[in-house]
Amino acid sequence: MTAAPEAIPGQPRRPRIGIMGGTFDPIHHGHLVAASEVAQFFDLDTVLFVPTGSPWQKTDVTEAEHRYLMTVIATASNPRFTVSRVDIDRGGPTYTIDTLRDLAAANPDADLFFISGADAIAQILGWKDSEELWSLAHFVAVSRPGHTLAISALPRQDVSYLEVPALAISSTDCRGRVGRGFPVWYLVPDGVVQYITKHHLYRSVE
Ligand SMILES: Nc1ncnc2c1ncn2[C@@H]1O[C@H](COP(=O)(O)OP(=O)(O)OP(=O)(O)O)[C@@H](O)[C@H]1O
Ligand SMILES: O=C(O)c1ccc[n+]([C@@H]2O[C@H](COP(=O)([O-])O)[C@@H](O)[C@H]2O)c1
Repeated sequence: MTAAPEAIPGQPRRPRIGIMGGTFDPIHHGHLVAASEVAQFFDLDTVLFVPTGSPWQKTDVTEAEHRYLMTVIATASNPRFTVSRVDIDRGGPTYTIDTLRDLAAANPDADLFFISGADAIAQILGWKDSEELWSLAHFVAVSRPGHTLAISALPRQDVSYLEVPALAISSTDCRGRVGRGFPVWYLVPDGVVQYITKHHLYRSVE
């Protein structure tokens, strides 16, 4: 586990903002536990959940406004969690380099921590402008059941690894369960179950 940036002695503590990027189609308890654990371990003041606008590596993604509203519902009860529309409102394909540039510009005095599952961080060298990402945020890779973390190729000082309680939940599985008529109670927050039902989401997913 790599150490996160420390406060400089004698200097005031800088605000610490976590950024949990995801497609959240739908948001589930795996996302929420990951964000909560990283917030606790790294003493974050807030975690911004940032739903993607158009994730360029995914197809058949649910309309952004539905994913945004489900994320708002899921995070509303936690005073340390908020939701950012930055990736939705920018338009065009969503790249983390743009997310981090926008959030760094909006929060010039803060240290940013980008939170990612083991599966996503393994792909990071294939992301747009990946060599520039490290200067904009500290990256925290959380454990995820079924995925082995391979961070040996990543810059050690810029990436931390955190073991979090294992929740074998994925959005793909949640969509498939709704499509097959199975419940998603307790996999996603109650309000998200109700939102999915109200808006007839995922009914046609096999
Ligand atoms: N159960 C989980 N435990 C830890 N991290 C997770 C878990 N589920 C998702 N993540 C992480 O949360 C971030 C956003 O994930 P995303 O919204 O793509 O969810 P997903 O469940 O992986 O979706 P899908 O199944 O549609 O690919 C990614 O960094 C991902 O690795
Ligand atoms: O910047 C990129 O090229 C890039 C490519 C794939 C994924 N990401 C980011 O990784 C996060 C998780 O994405 P996803 O598609 O697994 O939901 C989300 O914040 C995406 O914007 C970023």
